[in-house]
Amino acid sequence: MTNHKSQITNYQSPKEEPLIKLRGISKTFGKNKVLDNIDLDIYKGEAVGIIGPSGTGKSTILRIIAGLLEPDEGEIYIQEEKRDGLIEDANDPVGIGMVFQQAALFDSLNVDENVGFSLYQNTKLGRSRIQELVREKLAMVGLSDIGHLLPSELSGGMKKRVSFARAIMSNPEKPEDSPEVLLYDEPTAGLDPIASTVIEDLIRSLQCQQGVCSTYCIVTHQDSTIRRTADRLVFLYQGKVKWQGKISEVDNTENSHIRQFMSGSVQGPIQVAS
Ligand SMILES: Nc1ncnc2c1ncn2[C@@H]1O[C@H](COP(=O)(O)OP(=O)(O)OP(=O)(O)O)[C@@H](O)[C@H]1O
Repeated sequence: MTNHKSQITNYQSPKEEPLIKLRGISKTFGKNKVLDNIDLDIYKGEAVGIIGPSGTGKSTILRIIAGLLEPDEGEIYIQEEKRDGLIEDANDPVGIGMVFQQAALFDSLNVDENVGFSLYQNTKLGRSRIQELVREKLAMVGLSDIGHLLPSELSGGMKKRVSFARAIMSNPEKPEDSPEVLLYDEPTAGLDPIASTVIEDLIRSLQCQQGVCSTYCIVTHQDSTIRRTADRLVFLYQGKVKWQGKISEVDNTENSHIRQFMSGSVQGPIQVAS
């Protein structure tokens, strides 16, 4: 499935076509080639974790999958359909939602208005109908009676949950656009261990709720989040996929990059920024 197969352990891809398929993706910023001919497959129902040292292009790859950034080279297929351009021009056969590292809420809007933002902007639905949908999504992320609060009145964990509710919001006038895939960029960054557990549980419970997203891709540095939310891991380093495998393989692999990364050792093939 990739031209770096020899480095990638015994990962066997399923026989069906991937829901999301990246082929030969490269991206350079200035002189910095961040992604170098990356192939990546994500299958329906999978929980894929993308890990790797800081600055190795994990968020960049999520933004490319989300259609927020165009690669310099390579192709993206969503359910076997090639995507052209960015998300606003593309007509992806499945909806893809993204939860950003910073909750990215509008400070001047209350929680209701933040979660319902796309419906207020893009539909003719009445305010009370939107509020009903917002309440439904907030309940799914374990929040209620906070619709009137401003983001500044919420804890970090609550802000993340509000951003999840916004990402899973769907337009009942266009059910085909409902997000089937969620992309999480460091959803537990900056949270204490207990708040992280709450978010990890929520990510798993959203995966299992019918009608929401059964497939997700998560970028994280946190060991607990890696272990609790990913079924399969993809390790990026220096623009390449250096390893991929099941979460159960991560502690037994002979791959020296993974061994160093998971142990946090400064000794090994990963160059440590001084
Ligand atoms: N819009 C941009 N313009 C210029 N450089 C960028 C841009 N976006 C990302 N980069 C650079 O690309 C590299 C990869 O960034 P990216 O955020 O994808 O890495 P990351 O693996 O997610 O890092 P971290 O783990 O620290 O969040 C970094 O060197 C970053 O500075």
